[in-house]
Amino acid sequence: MPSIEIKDVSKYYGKFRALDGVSFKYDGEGAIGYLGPNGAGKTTTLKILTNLIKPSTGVALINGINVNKEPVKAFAVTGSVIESPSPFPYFTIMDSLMFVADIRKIDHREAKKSIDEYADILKLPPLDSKIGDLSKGQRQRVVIAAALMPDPEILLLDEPTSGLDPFEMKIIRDLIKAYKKDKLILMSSHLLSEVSEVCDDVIFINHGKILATDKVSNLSNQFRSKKLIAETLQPITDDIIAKIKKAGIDAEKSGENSLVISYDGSNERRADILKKLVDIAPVISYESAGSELEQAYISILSESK
Ligand SMILES: Nc1ncnc2c1ncn2[C@@H]1O[C@H](COP(=O)(O)OP(=O)(O)OP(=O)(O)O)[C@@H](O)[C@H]1O
Repeated sequence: MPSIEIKDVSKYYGKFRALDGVSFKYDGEGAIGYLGPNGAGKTTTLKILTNLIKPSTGVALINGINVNKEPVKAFAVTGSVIESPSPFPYFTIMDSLMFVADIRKIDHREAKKSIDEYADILKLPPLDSKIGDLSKGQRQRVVIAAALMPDPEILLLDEPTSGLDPFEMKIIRDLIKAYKKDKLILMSSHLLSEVSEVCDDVIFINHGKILATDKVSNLSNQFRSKKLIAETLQPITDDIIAKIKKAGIDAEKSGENSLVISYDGSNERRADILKKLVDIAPVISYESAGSELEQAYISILSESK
């Protein structure tokens, strides 16, 4: 079973402490979002997991292998995209991917098949294009193809969609969603919407410290919005407001046809309010005000300031 573990890791750059006693462990399949603002310590953690830098204290383990002591063994099961540089600018896409295949000791026939598959999934430009002529997003997609070619059990991605256009973001998010079905992925991001769309678990980090870890679904429940927005077919009159209040609903008019309702956040009460509302006025939409996860993020980050 694939596993990723960081055990009490601290990292100093000179006197500056970029990571402060970070620990987490995940095993099995799925995608873990490593979420934090700029400078939180995400890239530093991923670099430690790939042995690009050494921790000042603590250990990083991939499938139980200490990446610092047995880097080759850990590398064999890991694919990573970290601060993607521009590899081999004079190579064509095909040449650079075949070069990766050689390093990864992938048979050439297998490699060609896999390159064709990823070229299709990632919508790569013609494979005889020179890497140096590609846009940032095209290069990033080539680097992702290179990371996936050996079919690694563990995938470490540092802000994989950063700087990409919406079309490219969708390709990569869809690919991650498909890949996580039988693999373990740790991906950093500062985009809450991305983590909630793609990941099963989330780790919040800021100032080099883990602030919270949870299932994405639990966080949504924990920080469930206590406000609802209802839109009605006809304009909301004083008479309608009076009827709503009489029905025991704490509501305010927020627009010609919309209401903001305060409630205790429970599903039972939410259903009860809807039932009463439709008896009073035709409701055309009824939803939580604001993103629940966004509220979790803001609340967790503001506690860490
Ligand atoms: N080589 C280095 N020398 C000195 N300080 C560094 C070095 N690398 C990173 N830092 C500092 O360590 C802190 C954590 O950086 P890191 O790159 O891990 O953050 P991050 O969460 O990945 O941020 P971003 O989203 O901006 O990439 C930052 O304050 C950064 O300035």
